[in-house]
Amino acid sequence: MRDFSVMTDHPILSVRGLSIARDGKALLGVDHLDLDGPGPTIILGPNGAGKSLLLRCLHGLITPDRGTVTQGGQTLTDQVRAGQAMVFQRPVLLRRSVAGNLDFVLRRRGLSRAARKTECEGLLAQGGLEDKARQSARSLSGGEAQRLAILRALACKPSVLFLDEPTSALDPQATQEIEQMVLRASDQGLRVVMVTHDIGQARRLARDVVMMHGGRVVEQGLAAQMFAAPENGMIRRFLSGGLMV
Ligand SMILES: Nc1ncnc2c1ncn2[C@@H]1O[C@H](COP(=O)(O)OP(=O)(O)OP(=O)(O)O)[C@@H](O)[C@H]1O
Repeated sequence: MRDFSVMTDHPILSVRGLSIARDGKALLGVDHLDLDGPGPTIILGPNGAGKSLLLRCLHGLITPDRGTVTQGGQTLTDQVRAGQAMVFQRPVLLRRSVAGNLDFVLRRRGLSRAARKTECEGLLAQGGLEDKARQSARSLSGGEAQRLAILRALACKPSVLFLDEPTSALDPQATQEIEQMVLRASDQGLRVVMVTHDIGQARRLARDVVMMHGGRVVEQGLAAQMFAAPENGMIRRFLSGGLMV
């Protein structure tokens, strides 16, 4: 796995002067944001805060009206983006077996049949899906499908993994399984950037937090500090269970 923090002096991800507007309304305005350190970074905020828009810009899925995103100092060329993977709120899976979904990605990496088999088995074990290998991916439960979506992202061997509210439709047990996968991947050196509006989840996962509201970053910092002593009054209310409107 490539580690951009070691390879370059640049932050892993940098945003400068980013803005998106639609129909005359500003949706996103992020002047200056650097994501550094090992992560996981949690992008936290209420509905409509601009979290998903920011994540999509970081992954190059949306071209902003203005501004730049760089990874390790490089603009988001196809080659740089090939080192990123993204998992969405609703898992996007192919009409194939569970193993077939993984094999599709492993083939694109040009691995031999034997290497693909070994890697596929390792991934299935990592996601607790060993006994589902031959089952149709479309017949998985919501939690299993999301675990497979994450395994497929991991099969790309990315250096950065973006997750957009991957557990918002899942029950506590399935959520816990996904969170464990995310933490394991992060511990193994993968740079994780994840969107959630669930403060409990942010507390469980985050090393650092980007707090958003109204399309803007209202606070950024280490999770331990931010949760202990948020500078912003609105965030204090949000973290203590109040509504952030
Ligand atoms: N293509 C679009 N056209 C117009 N408005 C959009 C578009 N995409 C997003 N928006 C608006 O931008 C704002 C931010 O959306 P975004 O999806 O980033 O919010 P979010 O913080 O991820 O919220 P949620 O937690 O509800 O997913 C919202 O008001 C949304 O309606």
